[in-house]
Amino acid sequence: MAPAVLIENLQKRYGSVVAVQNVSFQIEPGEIFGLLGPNGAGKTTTIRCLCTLSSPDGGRLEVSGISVVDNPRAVRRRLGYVAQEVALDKVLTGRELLQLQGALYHLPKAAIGDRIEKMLDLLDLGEYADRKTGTYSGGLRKRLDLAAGLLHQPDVLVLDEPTVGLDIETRIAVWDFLRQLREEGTTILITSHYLEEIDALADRVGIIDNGNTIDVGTPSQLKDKVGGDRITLRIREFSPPEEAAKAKDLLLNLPFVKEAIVNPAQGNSLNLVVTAENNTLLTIQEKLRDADLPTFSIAQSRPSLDDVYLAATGKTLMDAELAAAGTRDLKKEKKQQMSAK
Ligand SMILES: Nc1ncnc2c1ncn2[C@@H]1O[C@H](COP(=O)(O)OP(=O)(O)OP(=O)(O)O)[C@@H](O)[C@H]1O
Repeated sequence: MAPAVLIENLQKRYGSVVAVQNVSFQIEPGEIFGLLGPNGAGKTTTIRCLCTLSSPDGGRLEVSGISVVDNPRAVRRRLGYVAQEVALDKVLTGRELLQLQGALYHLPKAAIGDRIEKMLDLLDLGEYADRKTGTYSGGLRKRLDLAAGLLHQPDVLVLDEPTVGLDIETRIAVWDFLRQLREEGTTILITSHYLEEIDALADRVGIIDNGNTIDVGTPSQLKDKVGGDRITLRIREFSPPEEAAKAKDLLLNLPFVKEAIVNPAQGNSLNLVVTAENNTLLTIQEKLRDADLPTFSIAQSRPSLDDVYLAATGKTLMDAELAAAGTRDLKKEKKQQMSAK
Protein backbone atom coordinates (compact mmCIF):
# COMPACT_ATOMS: atom_id res chain seq x y z
CA MET A 1 0.00 0.00 0.00
CA ALA A 2 1.26 3.49 -0.84
CA PRO A 3 2.09 5.65 2.16
CA ALA A 4 -0.66 8.12 3.12
CA VAL A 5 1.87 10.94 2.73
CA LEU A 6 5.21 10.90 0.98
CA ILE A 7 7.50 13.91 1.03
CA GLU A 8 10.89 13.48 -0.56
CA ASN A 9 13.52 16.15 -0.79
CA LEU A 10 11.03 19.03 -0.72
CA GLN A 11 12.43 22.45 -1.58
CA LYS A 12 10.72 25.82 -1.47
CA ARG A 13 12.03 29.36 -1.46
CA TYR A 14 10.32 32.72 -1.27
CA GLY A 15 12.51 35.08 -3.28
CA SER A 16 15.89 34.88 -1.62
CA VAL A 17 14.51 33.18 1.54
CA VAL A 18 14.99 29.43 1.58
CA ALA A 19 11.95 28.27 3.58
CA VAL A 20 12.45 24.54 2.96
CA GLN A 21 15.80 23.17 1.89
CA ASN A 22 15.41 19.41 2.15
CA VAL A 23 12.44 17.96 3.99
CA SER A 24 11.65 14.24 3.65
CA PHE A 25 9.34 11.93 5.58
CA GLN A 26 6.60 9.35 5.02
CA ILE A 27 3.40 8.82 6.95
CA GLU A 28 1.75 5.41 6.98
CA PRO A 29 -2.05 5.12 6.74
CA GLY A 30 -3.68 5.51 10.17
CA GLU A 31 -0.68 7.13 11.82
CA ILE A 32 -0.52 10.38 13.76
CA PHE A 33 2.70 12.05 12.63
CA GLY A 34 4.00 15.06 14.53
CA LEU A 35 6.14 17.68 12.81
CA LEU A 36 8.25 19.44 15.36
CA GLY A 37 10.47 22.46 14.99
CA PRO A 38 10.87 26.04 16.15
CA ASN A 39 9.25 29.09 14.55
CA GLY A 40 10.56 29.55 11.06
CA ALA A 41 11.78 25.94 10.68
CA GLY A 42 9.63 25.37 7.59
CA LYS A 43 6.67 23.45 9.01
CA THR A 44 3.91 25.64 7.60
CA THR A 45 5.62 25.87 4.22
CA THR A 46 5.90 22.07 4.07
CA ILE A 47 2.24 21.71 4.92
CA ARG A 48 1.14 24.38 2.45
CA CYS A 49 3.01 22.58 -0.34
CA LEU A 50 1.45 19.25 0.66
CA CYS A 51 -2.03 20.78 0.73
CA THR A 52 -1.60 22.27 -2.78
CA LEU A 53 -1.64 25.84 -1.44
CA SER A 54 1.95 26.59 -2.47
CA SER A 55 3.87 25.13 -5.38
CA PRO A 56 7.13 23.44 -4.43
CA ASP A 57 10.38 24.29 -6.22
CA GLY A 58 11.57 20.72 -6.12
CA GLY A 59 11.05 17.27 -4.63
CA ARG A 60 8.35 14.61 -4.64
CA LEU A 61 5.03 15.06 -2.83
CA GLU A 62 2.33 12.39 -2.83
CA VAL A 63 -0.88 11.66 -0.98
CA SER A 64 -1.90 7.97 -1.13
CA GLY A 65 0.38 7.56 -4.15
CA ILE A 66 -1.14 10.55 -6.01
CA SER A 67 1.21 13.35 -7.05
CA VAL A 68 0.34 16.66 -5.42
CA VAL A 69 1.82 18.66 -8.29
CA ASP A 70 0.33 16.67 -11.18
CA ASN A 71 -3.06 15.97 -9.66
CA PRO A 72 -3.93 18.63 -7.09
CA ARG A 73 -7.71 18.22 -7.35
CA ALA A 74 -7.59 14.51 -6.54
CA VAL A 75 -5.26 15.26 -3.66
CA ARG A 76 -7.55 17.98 -2.29
CA ARG A 77 -10.43 15.52 -2.17
CA ARG A 78 -8.38 13.27 0.09
CA LEU A 79 -6.99 15.99 2.35
CA GLY A 80 -8.53 18.08 5.09
CA TYR A 81 -6.54 21.13 6.15
CA VAL A 82 -7.00 23.04 9.37
CA ALA A 83 -4.86 26.17 9.19
CA GLN A 84 -2.98 27.83 12.01
CA GLU A 85 -5.02 30.99 12.01
CA VAL A 86 -8.74 30.64 11.81
CA ALA A 87 -10.16 32.89 9.14
CA LEU A 88 -13.85 32.57 9.87
CA ASP A 89 -16.31 34.88 8.25
CA LYS A 90 -17.84 36.31 11.41
CA VAL A 91 -21.29 37.08 10.05
CA LEU A 92 -22.07 33.52 8.99
CA THR A 93 -23.43 31.05 11.50
CA GLY A 94 -21.48 27.85 12.14
CA ARG A 95 -23.97 25.86 10.08
CA GLU A 96 -23.81 28.32 7.15
CA LEU A 97 -20.07 28.17 7.19
CA LEU A 98 -20.13 24.39 6.97
CA GLN A 99 -22.65 24.59 4.12
CA LEU A 100 -20.28 26.88 2.26
CA GLN A 101 -17.42 24.49 2.92
CA GLY A 102 -19.49 21.58 1.63
CA ALA A 103 -20.20 23.50 -1.57
CA LEU A 104 -16.50 24.34 -1.99
CA TYR A 105 -15.72 20.64 -1.84
CA HIS A 106 -18.51 19.89 -4.30
CA LEU A 107 -20.20 17.51 -1.90
CA PRO A 108 -23.52 16.22 -3.27
CA LYS A 109 -26.31 18.54 -2.07
CA ALA A 110 -28.36 15.68 -0.64
CA ALA A 111 -25.45 14.49 1.49
CA ILE A 112 -24.31 17.88 2.83
CA GLY A 113 -27.09 18.30 5.42
CA ASP A 114 -26.55 14.86 6.96
CA ARG A 115 -22.84 15.25 6.99
CA ILE A 116 -23.06 18.66 8.70
CA GLU A 117 -25.35 17.27 11.40
CA LYS A 118 -22.89 14.44 11.99
CA MET A 119 -19.96 16.85 12.34
CA LEU A 120 -21.90 19.20 14.63
CA ASP A 121 -22.79 16.23 16.79
CA LEU A 122 -19.27 14.79 16.80
CA LEU A 123 -17.74 18.08 17.87
CA ASP A 124 -20.52 18.94 20.28
CA LEU A 125 -21.41 22.08 18.37
CA GLY A 126 -25.16 21.50 17.96
CA GLU A 127 -26.34 24.21 20.33
CA TYR A 128 -24.06 26.84 18.77
CA ALA A 129 -24.68 25.95 15.12
CA ASP A 130 -27.12 28.78 14.43
CA ARG A 131 -25.14 31.50 16.15
CA LYS A 132 -22.89 33.85 14.23
CA THR A 133 -19.30 32.67 14.43
CA GLY A 134 -18.25 36.18 15.49
CA THR A 135 -19.68 35.32 18.91
CA TYR A 136 -17.70 32.06 19.26
CA SER A 137 -14.94 31.55 21.85
CA GLY A 138 -11.50 30.41 20.65
CA GLY A 139 -12.29 26.80 21.57
CA LEU A 140 -15.59 26.81 19.66
CA ARG A 141 -13.91 28.33 16.62
CA LYS A 142 -11.28 25.63 16.64
CA ARG A 143 -13.97 22.97 16.88
CA LEU A 144 -15.81 24.51 13.93
CA ASP A 145 -12.55 24.63 12.04
CA LEU A 146 -12.02 20.93 12.70
CA ALA A 147 -15.58 20.25 11.55
CA ALA A 148 -14.88 22.17 8.33
CA GLY A 149 -11.63 20.26 7.74
CA LEU A 150 -13.40 16.94 8.26
CA LEU A 151 -16.60 17.63 6.38
CA HIS A 152 -15.63 15.80 3.21
CA GLN A 153 -14.29 12.76 5.16
CA PRO A 154 -10.65 13.18 4.19
CA ASP A 155 -8.26 10.23 4.43
CA VAL A 156 -5.53 12.58 5.63
CA LEU A 157 -6.14 15.41 8.08
CA VAL A 158 -3.46 18.11 8.25
CA LEU A 159 -3.45 20.37 11.28
CA ASP A 160 -1.16 23.34 11.75
CA GLU A 161 -0.82 24.15 15.46
CA PRO A 162 -4.31 22.87 16.24
CA THR A 163 -4.47 23.81 19.91
CA VAL A 164 -2.54 27.06 20.04
CA GLY A 165 -4.35 29.52 22.30
CA LEU A 166 -6.79 26.94 23.65
CA ASP A 167 -7.32 26.29 27.34
CA ILE A 168 -6.10 22.98 28.67
CA GLU A 169 -9.55 21.33 28.82
CA THR A 170 -10.33 22.14 25.20
CA ARG A 171 -6.84 21.06 24.23
CA ILE A 172 -7.36 17.66 25.83
CA ALA A 173 -10.77 17.36 24.16
CA VAL A 174 -9.12 18.03 20.78
CA TRP A 175 -6.47 15.38 21.53
CA ASP A 176 -9.17 12.82 22.40
CA PHE A 177 -10.98 13.67 19.22
CA LEU A 178 -7.85 13.21 17.11
CA ARG A 179 -7.19 9.84 18.75
CA GLN A 180 -10.75 8.82 17.96
CA LEU A 181 -10.23 9.79 14.31
CA ARG A 182 -7.08 7.69 14.21
CA GLU A 183 -9.07 4.71 15.56
CA GLU A 184 -11.39 5.19 12.62
CA GLY A 185 -8.46 5.04 10.20
CA THR A 186 -7.77 8.71 9.46
CA THR A 187 -4.13 9.61 8.94
CA ILE A 188 -3.12 12.77 10.79
CA LEU A 189 -0.25 15.17 10.25
CA ILE A 190 0.06 17.70 13.02
CA THR A 191 2.56 20.48 13.61
CA SER A 192 3.11 21.94 17.01
CA HIS A 193 5.74 23.44 19.13
CA TYR A 194 4.06 22.15 22.24
CA LEU A 195 6.36 19.25 22.96
CA GLU A 196 3.93 17.60 25.34
CA GLU A 197 1.29 17.67 22.63
CA ILE A 198 3.48 15.82 20.17
CA ASP A 199 4.62 13.42 22.89
CA ALA A 200 1.03 12.65 23.89
CA LEU A 201 -0.35 12.21 20.38
CA ALA A 202 2.20 11.27 17.80
CA ASP A 203 3.04 7.71 16.80
CA ARG A 204 6.08 9.10 15.02
CA VAL A 205 7.80 12.45 14.97
CA GLY A 206 9.84 14.35 12.42
CA ILE A 207 12.11 17.11 13.67
CA ILE A 208 12.86 19.92 11.27
CA ASP A 209 15.12 22.89 11.68
CA ASN A 210 16.29 25.49 9.16
CA GLY A 211 14.29 23.86 6.40
CA ASN A 212 15.87 20.40 6.84
CA THR A 213 14.62 17.12 8.33
CA ILE A 214 16.97 16.33 11.17
CA ASP A 215 15.50 13.10 12.51
CA VAL A 216 12.42 10.88 12.25
CA GLY A 217 11.25 8.18 14.66
CA THR A 218 8.84 7.25 17.43
CA PRO A 219 9.15 9.53 20.47
CA SER A 220 10.61 6.60 22.36
CA GLN A 221 13.20 5.80 19.67
CA LEU A 222 14.30 9.41 19.54
CA LYS A 223 14.63 9.59 23.32
CA ASP A 224 16.56 6.30 23.45
CA LYS A 225 18.95 7.66 20.85
CA VAL A 226 19.75 10.62 23.06
CA GLY A 227 20.42 8.16 25.90
CA GLY A 228 20.90 8.75 29.60
CA ASP A 229 18.47 9.94 32.24
CA ARG A 230 18.11 13.51 33.45
CA ILE A 231 18.40 14.51 37.09
CA THR A 232 17.44 17.92 38.40
CA LEU A 233 18.60 18.68 41.89
CA ARG A 234 18.68 21.61 44.25
CA ILE A 235 20.99 22.00 47.22
CA ARG A 236 18.71 24.69 48.62
CA GLU A 237 15.77 26.53 47.15
CA PHE A 238 18.24 29.22 46.06
CA SER A 239 21.81 27.93 46.34
CA PRO A 240 24.79 30.29 46.47
CA PRO A 241 26.81 29.89 43.23
CA GLU A 242 29.93 28.63 45.01
CA GLU A 243 27.96 25.88 46.74
CA ALA A 244 26.39 24.80 43.45
CA ALA A 245 29.83 24.79 41.80
CA LYS A 246 31.24 22.63 44.62
CA ALA A 247 28.37 20.16 44.26
CA LYS A 248 28.89 20.07 40.51
CA ASP A 249 32.58 19.18 40.88
CA LEU A 250 31.80 16.46 43.41
CA LEU A 251 29.10 14.91 41.30
CA LEU A 252 31.17 14.95 38.11
CA ASN A 253 33.50 12.54 39.93
CA LEU A 254 30.76 9.92 40.11
CA PRO A 255 31.26 7.38 37.31
CA PHE A 256 27.63 7.46 36.16
CA VAL A 257 27.44 11.26 35.86
CA LYS A 258 28.12 12.19 32.22
CA GLU A 259 27.34 15.91 32.32
CA ALA A 260 26.51 18.50 34.94
CA ILE A 261 25.50 22.13 34.52
CA VAL A 262 24.46 24.77 37.00
CA ASN A 263 21.28 26.58 36.02
CA PRO A 264 21.34 30.15 37.41
CA ALA A 265 17.82 30.81 36.06
CA GLN A 266 16.47 28.17 38.44
CA GLY A 267 18.08 29.13 41.74
CA ASN A 268 21.41 27.53 40.77
CA SER A 269 19.85 24.09 40.47
CA LEU A 270 21.99 21.34 38.96
CA ASN A 271 21.01 19.54 35.77
CA LEU A 272 22.75 16.19 35.33
CA VAL A 273 22.84 13.66 32.54
CA VAL A 274 23.47 10.18 33.99
CA THR A 275 23.68 6.67 32.62
CA ALA A 276 20.51 4.85 33.69
CA GLU A 277 21.58 2.66 36.64
CA ASN A 278 20.10 1.60 39.96
CA ASN A 279 20.42 3.79 43.03
CA THR A 280 21.74 6.87 41.27
CA LEU A 281 19.55 9.20 43.35
CA LEU A 282 20.62 7.59 46.61
CA THR A 283 24.32 7.65 45.69
CA ILE A 284 24.11 11.34 44.75
CA GLN A 285 22.39 12.24 48.01
CA GLU A 286 25.00 10.32 50.05
CA LYS A 287 27.84 11.98 48.22
CA LEU A 288 26.39 15.43 48.93
CA ARG A 289 25.62 14.60 52.56
CA ASP A 290 29.24 13.46 53.11
CA ALA A 291 30.35 16.93 51.93
CA ASP A 292 27.84 18.64 54.23
CA LEU A 293 25.66 19.72 51.33
CA PRO A 294 21.93 19.25 51.81
CA THR A 295 19.47 18.13 49.11
CA PHE A 296 16.43 20.37 48.88
CA SER A 297 14.90 18.44 45.98
CA ILE A 298 15.93 15.81 43.47
CA ALA A 299 14.08 14.24 40.54
CA GLN A 300 15.02 11.83 37.77
CA SER A 301 13.38 11.61 34.35
CA ARG A 302 13.89 10.12 30.89
CA PRO A 303 15.08 12.51 28.19
CA SER A 304 12.25 14.70 26.91
CA LEU A 305 11.60 15.65 23.31
CA ASP A 306 13.29 18.94 24.13
CA ASP A 307 16.44 16.96 25.02
CA VAL A 308 16.07 15.13 21.70
CA TYR A 309 15.86 18.45 19.96
CA LEU A 310 18.82 19.78 21.90
CA ALA A 311 20.92 16.77 20.91
CA ALA A 312 19.88 17.09 17.25
CA THR A 313 20.42 20.80 16.82
CA GLY A 314 22.61 21.91 19.70
CA LYS A 315 19.88 24.22 20.96
CA THR A 316 16.58 23.93 22.77
CA LEU A 317 13.33 24.70 21.01
CA MET A 318 13.06 27.79 23.15
CA ASP A 319 16.53 29.04 22.10
CA ALA A 320 15.78 28.39 18.46
CA GLU A 321 12.48 30.21 18.73
CA LEU A 322 14.11 33.25 20.26
CA ALA A 323 16.76 33.26 17.54
CA ALA A 324 14.14 32.98 14.79
CA ALA A 325 12.01 35.73 16.31
CA GLY A 326 14.86 38.17 15.85
CA THR A 327 15.23 37.43 12.14
CA ARG A 328 11.62 37.54 10.93
CA ASP A 329 9.66 40.37 9.46
CA LEU A 330 6.12 39.12 9.94
CA LYS A 331 4.44 42.05 8.20
CA LYS A 332 6.55 41.57 5.11
CA GLU A 333 5.87 37.82 5.13
CA LYS A 334 2.13 38.36 5.33
CA LYS A 335 2.26 40.68 2.35
CA GLN A 336 4.35 38.25 0.36
CA GLN A 337 2.11 35.36 1.36
CA MET A 338 -0.86 37.22 -0.08
CA SER A 339 0.84 37.89 -3.38
CA ALA A 340 2.77 34.59 -3.59
CA LYS A 341 1.38 31.21 -4.32
N1 LIG B 1 5.52 34.14 2.31
C1 LIG B 1 6.77 34.19 2.75
N2 LIG B 1 7.64 35.07 2.28
C2 LIG B 1 8.91 35.12 2.71
N3 LIG B 1 9.43 34.29 3.61
C3 LIG B 1 8.61 33.37 4.13
C4 LIG B 1 7.24 33.28 3.75
N4 LIG B 1 6.66 32.26 4.45
C5 LIG B 1 7.63 31.77 5.22
N5 LIG B 1 8.79 32.43 5.04
C6 LIG B 1 10.10 32.14 5.70
O1 LIG B 1 10.36 30.80 5.48
C7 LIG B 1 10.88 30.18 6.66
C8 LIG B 1 9.98 29.04 7.10
O2 LIG B 1 8.71 29.55 7.53
P1 LIG B 1 7.50 28.64 7.98
O3 LIG B 1 6.33 29.53 8.24
O4 LIG B 1 7.32 27.53 7.03
O5 LIG B 1 8.05 28.08 9.36
P2 LIG B 1 7.27 27.34 10.51
O6 LIG B 1 8.14 26.24 10.94
O7 LIG B 1 5.89 26.97 10.06
O8 LIG B 1 7.17 28.46 11.63
P3 LIG B 1 5.92 28.77 12.60
O9 LIG B 1 6.04 27.80 13.71
O10 LIG B 1 6.22 30.19 13.01
O11 LIG B 1 4.67 28.66 11.81
C9 LIG B 1 11.01 31.30 7.68
O12 LIG B 1 12.32 31.80 7.60
C10 LIG B 1 10.04 32.34 7.20
O13 LIG B 1 10.50 33.61 7.56
